Amino acid sequence: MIAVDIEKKLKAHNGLQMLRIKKVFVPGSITRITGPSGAGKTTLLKMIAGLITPDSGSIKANSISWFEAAQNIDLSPQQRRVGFVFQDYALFPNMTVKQHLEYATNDAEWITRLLKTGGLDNFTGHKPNHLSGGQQQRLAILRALAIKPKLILMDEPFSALDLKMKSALIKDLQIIFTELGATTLIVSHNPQELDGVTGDELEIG
Ligand SMILES: Nc1ncnc2c1ncn2[C@@H]1O[C@H](COP(=O)(O)OP(=O)(O)OP(=O)(O)O)[C@@H](O)[C@H]1O
Repeated sequence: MIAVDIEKKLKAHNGLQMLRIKKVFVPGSITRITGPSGAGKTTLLKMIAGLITPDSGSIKANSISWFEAAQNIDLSPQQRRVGFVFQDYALFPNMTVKQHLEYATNDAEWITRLLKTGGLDNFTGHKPNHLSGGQQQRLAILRALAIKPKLILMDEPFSALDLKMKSALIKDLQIIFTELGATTLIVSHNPQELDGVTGDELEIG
């Protein structure tokens, strides 16, 4: 269970705006995070991952405090071991598809399974600039899953995929999420994006 109760002053171009989030994410659930541009969706994911520090409050994973402002507890992203899919992919330009996954895990069987899931099994030697936008996005998803995380944070993870590819991938990902026993948060602008996926919703802003 991930329990988030935090506040953060967002520095927007038109002044300060307070982001307040109080929400419990049930184990194994998939939550779609919605809200207008600039509401703080990416900032929320980054605070949960340990990449941005909230101003106050707490973030707890099961009984472990990841962040506790009052006690100065703030675990590093490495300690939190979250799978993160960045909106801009954040791939390594000099690494091949396979190296991206090998960097995260040495479980060869798992790597093979992920490459197949993402339809990248024929592109293992390609670097990002020799992949299409959709392939890059799938690689970003596979890399996040490589560490077998218990919490998966995805920022607009399907924006570059066509409808057919997206629904096939979502089906396969759901199986993987269940196997991992992972809790998943997905930022998505598109209300139809996760059609057919039973899940919770958190609206921000
Ligand atoms: N570390 C930070 N500290 C304070 N404010 C921040 C920080 N990072 C980003 N912001 C501000 O927070 C606001 C929300 O940004 P964020 O990217 O979280 O929005 P979003 O809801 O994900 O938007 P979009 O849908 O356009 O991606 C922006 O005005 C941004 O400038």
